[in-house]
Amino acid sequence: MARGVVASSAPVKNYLGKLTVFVVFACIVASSGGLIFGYDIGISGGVTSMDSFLLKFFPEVYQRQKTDSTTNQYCKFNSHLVTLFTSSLYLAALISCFFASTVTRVLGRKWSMFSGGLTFLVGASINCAAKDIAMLIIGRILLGFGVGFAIQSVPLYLSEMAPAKLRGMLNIGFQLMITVGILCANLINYFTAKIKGGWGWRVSLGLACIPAIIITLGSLLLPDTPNSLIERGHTERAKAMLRKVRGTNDIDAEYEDIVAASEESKAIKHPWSNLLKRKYRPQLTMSLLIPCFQQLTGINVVMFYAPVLFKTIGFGSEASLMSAVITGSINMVSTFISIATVDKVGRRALFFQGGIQMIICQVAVGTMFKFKFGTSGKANGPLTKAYTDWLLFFICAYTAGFAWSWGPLGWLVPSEIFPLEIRSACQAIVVAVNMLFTFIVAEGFLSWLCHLKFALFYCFSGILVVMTLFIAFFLPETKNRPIEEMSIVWKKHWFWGRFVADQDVDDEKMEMGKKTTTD
Ligand SMILES: OC[C@H]1O[C@](O)(CO)[C@@H](O)[C@@H]1O
Repeated sequence: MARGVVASSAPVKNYLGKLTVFVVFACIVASSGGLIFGYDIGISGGVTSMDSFLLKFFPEVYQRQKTDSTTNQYCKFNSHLVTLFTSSLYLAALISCFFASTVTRVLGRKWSMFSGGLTFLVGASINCAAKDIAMLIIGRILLGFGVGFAIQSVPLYLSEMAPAKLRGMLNIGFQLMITVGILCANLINYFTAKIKGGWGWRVSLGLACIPAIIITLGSLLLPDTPNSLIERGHTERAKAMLRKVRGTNDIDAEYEDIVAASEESKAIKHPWSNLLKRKYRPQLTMSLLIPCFQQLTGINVVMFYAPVLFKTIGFGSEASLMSAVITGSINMVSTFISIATVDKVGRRALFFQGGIQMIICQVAVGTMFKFKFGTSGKANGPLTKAYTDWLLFFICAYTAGFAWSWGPLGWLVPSEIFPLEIRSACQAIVVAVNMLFTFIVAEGFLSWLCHLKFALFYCFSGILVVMTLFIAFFLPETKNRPIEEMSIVWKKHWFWGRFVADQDVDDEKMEMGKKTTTD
């Protein structure tokens, strides 16, 4: 996906131009891209905890939940169809990412956003009108295609439209919009669950149409980016567009740079085989492991299934949905903390602090489940207020730890370590791996909980220990390092140094030298 283009720690030039209406418009459309992704994440857990929804689509899960008081609490929601409802979206998003990158390149960002928005709109409408499981799952798959296109094209569009000095903050900004989308979904579920007549879930699923309409119509009104026009050979139109977008006639410097960047990237003939070169071993490893680890923190257990999880341990419906609103709010607020601190304390410090906090919280949650439900899954007495307060506290502290570390850094760090030669290939891997593991966790969680019981939380904490050690030993600090200097960073590293030849570093230094003289 295109997120890598959004943020770069490379020094940014001060081109002339101001913040125009187009750019503000682009920001609104881009935010709806983050919102639709987040909205889907937050909405499914809430609706699957609503009785009317379960009764209509998953009656056997509803019966198990209501009538059988001896049933193992850990397995209350374990249903393949319930998980498929959540997970199908991410599989579809994974598949569509691959098509979306071609559409984005060949037809331009605008049509990619339009197709994403339209598919999403159709999916949301089908879900809202769903009569049976088939409609529900087809709707989710269409939403997934829409998400795949949106996460491919929207950040790219935004990064190309926004003035250079705003680009750096846009990467975390997109993650922030995801958290806003999750919170909106949590809040909407809380209120729609109260609608009498059992159709509140239709409102929850149908409201996804609002951000979808913004993207669909917005993309029709928005112009193509100058970069995309140049990429497709429309140079005069590109110049005119740049003048319009920047609100000045003095665009020559920026225009020349876009042309140079476009030629440089066209000259890259084999991004995938470049990736296999020995000197890119660190980047290849990071593009596979960082998104995989981000999902193996278990964050989506909370984001997808918080209401279900709270119901599992005996919270009432309203309390479960309110708890999701609380975790959603913590998630959003803590992302701001990341934005405020990431360039001061650095990436590694946030990874350590967040990682250790998450380990402690997962162990605490596992232990609390162990004492209350043991291995049988039967509660040994009523839930006390102190118990539920502590549980909520640990889940919130875990979410906060994620939201200022692995959440935004899981995208930011990959985006700042890939040189142009392998950037598109690496970013595609990052998105695909992220979607794949999102799918795996969504698909697996309810059944893992049923089989591993409280030990599931110990497993997540074990993985978190491995991840934190991985950061300690293998990820160098990238704060304030321009992309052009990255091979020096790897060369100096105790482990990765062996993969980077002195020649590679010299070449990079020469490139930088050339850039400084031309600048
Ligand atoms: O804010 C939490 C959300 O952030 C993501 O990791 C995406 O970066 C999602 O998978 C998760 O639901």
